Amino acid sequence: MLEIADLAIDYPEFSAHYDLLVPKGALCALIGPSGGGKTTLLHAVAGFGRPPRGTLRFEGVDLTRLKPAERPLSILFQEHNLFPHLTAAQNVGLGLDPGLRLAAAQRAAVDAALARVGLAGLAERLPAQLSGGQRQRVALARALVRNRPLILLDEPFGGLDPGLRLEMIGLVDQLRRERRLTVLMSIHTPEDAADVADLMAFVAEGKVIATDTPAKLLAGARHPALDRYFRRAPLGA
Ligand SMILES: Nc1ncnc2c1ncn2[C@@H]1O[C@H](COP(=O)(O)OP(=O)(O)OP(=O)(O)O)[C@@H](O)[C@H]1O
Repeated sequence: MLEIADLAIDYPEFSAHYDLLVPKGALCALIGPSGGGKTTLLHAVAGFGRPPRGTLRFEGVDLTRLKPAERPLSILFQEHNLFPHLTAAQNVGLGLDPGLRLAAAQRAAVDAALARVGLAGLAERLPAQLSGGQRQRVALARALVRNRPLILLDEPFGGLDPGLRLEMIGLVDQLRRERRLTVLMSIHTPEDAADVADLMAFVAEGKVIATDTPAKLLAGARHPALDRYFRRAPLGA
């Protein structure tokens, strides 16, 4: 379980206060308007930015006591996940050893992770020689070799065309089922996550305003901020 309770973060012009429970092995999609606080939440879990006040636990462990690198998680951003001067295999290998002094078993793990994300044969390519989708697959492979139980994804496939976005979200879903990963993923196209997410959390004005199954959240939940986001007529209008 990822447990976020009364988690407060204050910037000079933005205050956030989050409550969210994500069961182990669940995929939770964070949706909501730009500037609403999705990235701020992901960064707080990862340990970036201002230290928050409140409860932040994963599997009972207080994450606020751990440095970012010690936290049992991997994070993927929309871009700039890879070092441009390193090959796909080296970028994945960094997940195992920042010095890239890999033993044979570790090199085999890198190859296996690249194969699992559909990149067998492209191990020696540099990021610039890969498509955007392939680059995100490399970043996913690095998360796999790190073998951390919590994966944070910040709008990871936003730069890809709709078909590829769905394919990549499907891959994330398969991987989390295979490895029982807990996934927290921000997304600007809620319908893309509707079939795979167990939970959808609507984040706006620095708060988790509603959490439910995608079907219920997308169809039913009512709140002025949700109505604005989906451009629905407010209740009683
Ligand atoms: N390090 C920081 N210093 C000051 N303000 C910050 C910092 N990080 C985020 N903010 C502010 O927090 C607010 C929420 O931004 P955040 O990036 O979390 O929203 P978001 O929901 O992820 O938006 P988007 O969907 O556009 O990525 C914004 O007003 C932003 O300017």
